[in-house]
Amino acid sequence: MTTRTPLMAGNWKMNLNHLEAIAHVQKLAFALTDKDYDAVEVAVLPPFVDLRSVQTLVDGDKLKIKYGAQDISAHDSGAYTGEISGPMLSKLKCTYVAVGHSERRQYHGESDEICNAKVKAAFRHGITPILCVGEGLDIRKAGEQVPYTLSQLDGGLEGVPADQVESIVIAYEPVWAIGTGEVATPDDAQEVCGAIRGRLAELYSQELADKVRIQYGGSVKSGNIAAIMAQPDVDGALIGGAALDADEFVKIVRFRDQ
Ligand SMILES: O=C(CO)COP(=O)(O)O
Repeated sequence: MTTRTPLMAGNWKMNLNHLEAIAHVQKLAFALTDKDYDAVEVAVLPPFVDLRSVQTLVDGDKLKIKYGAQDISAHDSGAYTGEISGPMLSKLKCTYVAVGHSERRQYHGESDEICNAKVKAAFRHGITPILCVGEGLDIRKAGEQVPYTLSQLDGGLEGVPADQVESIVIAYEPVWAIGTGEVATPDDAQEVCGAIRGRLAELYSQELADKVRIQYGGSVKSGNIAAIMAQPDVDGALIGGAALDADEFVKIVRFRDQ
């Protein structure tokens, strides 16, 4: 059996300017110990404008915390006003980039095709995509969460070779649980995360599927993380609101103590 190191990633969304980012990462650096980093991979996804400050801190103090961006352009350079490219993010030594977060899909019209191009752009530049998938409330009420989420997965991975997919991270984030305080039950999370792993086995192989980390996201807090992490196919969390509180984020990283 493959052991997958859990990945706890804080998606800061559009919060914390670069000075606040420095203060926040310093707090995390002060609190987290080698024991934490041995058990869990810890990452933050700040806004683009914070990345240089975070990189300077991480590099300068040799911190074990990883960082990445919340989005990436499908294009590598050129006339794409407002976009940030893979080469720019890899120059800043980003380890991760979120692709297809539901807020990007909803407010910026990102289709599965666009997400697929972004996944490919990330891999082209040595950045690990965290591909976000998950259903809205209407789909959940209709009981269609598994086929809906798997079709987003299929679309996002179209044409991506196995040697890349084995390092991808998939984040299952049911839209109705994001920022609402309404966390999915551990069984809800397991149902879809298990189905995602099954689909990866079908598309690629069981061996590959066993390597891929699948996160849950949506109203994760220190009080609910342990039960979610106890599910066999949940390998970490993508944390929004609770990641903005350094103490709370550290407690989530230490989910085994909760
Ligand atoms: O969207 C999320 C992380 O990407 C989840 O956000 P919350 O943890 O605030 O619900």
